[in-house]
Amino acid sequence: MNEQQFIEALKDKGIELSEKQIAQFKKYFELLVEWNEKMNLTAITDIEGVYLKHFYDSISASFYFDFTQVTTVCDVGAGAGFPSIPIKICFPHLHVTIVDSLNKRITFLNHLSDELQLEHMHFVHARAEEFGQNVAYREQFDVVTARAVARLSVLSELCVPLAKQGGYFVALKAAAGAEELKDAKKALAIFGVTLREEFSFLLPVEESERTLYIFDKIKGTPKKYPRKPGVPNKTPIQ
Ligand SMILES: C[S@@+](CC[C@H](N)C(=O)[O-])C[C@H]1O[C@@H](n2cnc3c(N)ncnc32)[C@H](O)[C@@H]1O
Repeated sequence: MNEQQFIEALKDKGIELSEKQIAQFKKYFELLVEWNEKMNLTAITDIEGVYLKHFYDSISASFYFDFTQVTTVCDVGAGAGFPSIPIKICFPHLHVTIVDSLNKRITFLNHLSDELQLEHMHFVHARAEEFGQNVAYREQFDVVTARAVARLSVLSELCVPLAKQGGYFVALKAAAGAEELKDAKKALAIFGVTLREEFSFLLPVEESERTLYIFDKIKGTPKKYPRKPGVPNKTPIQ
């Protein structure tokens, strides 16, 4: 997916990027490739791969979960910033906290955030399970995200304690994992979240499978979650 296809694909999903946002993605790509020569940030370094498998893939969560309806996001194990930085570029009102256990990635993210002039960003070098025990962060976030960090059973422990009561945990996965979900059922219940919805779809161009799990942390009757208007039930979206 080249830059123009990326811009068009987002436009089709109702996200119209400004010149500033287009420039932020361009700079993000440049810094990712430049810093990747000094430290291991990603195996994907070609421009089309980065725009598709990192930028577009990260933003695809917002095709289902409406980020305009939330304010605080915690991204656990964001690595080089995925999914939260592409989401933040598209939805600048968000206050984003990133926690990662590798300090060199936090160094990169701090630099990236300065260069892209992102506001309301907070970077923490910590293991999420310890970070989640800190009363300043426990149950503080509207939504907690994670992509390619661990199995759902482990993610329940890492991510769910950070979501506020009435908040959400959104997991971006490569493919639907009925087995993984079954394994995680007990842990998810212990940590107090319920699977609200699951969306399977194909990434454009190369058509690889993706699954988005949306869990809510709600005691009693579930309330309406910020579902993106117009999204049909469990229908593959391309
Ligand atoms: C495979 S990378 C994925 C990075 C990014 N989410 C993505 O999709 O490209 C996993 C990241 O999670 C971080 N990580 C793994 N376990 C963690 C933990 N318990 N707490 C915080 N970060 C963790 C690693 O340092 C690494 O940056």
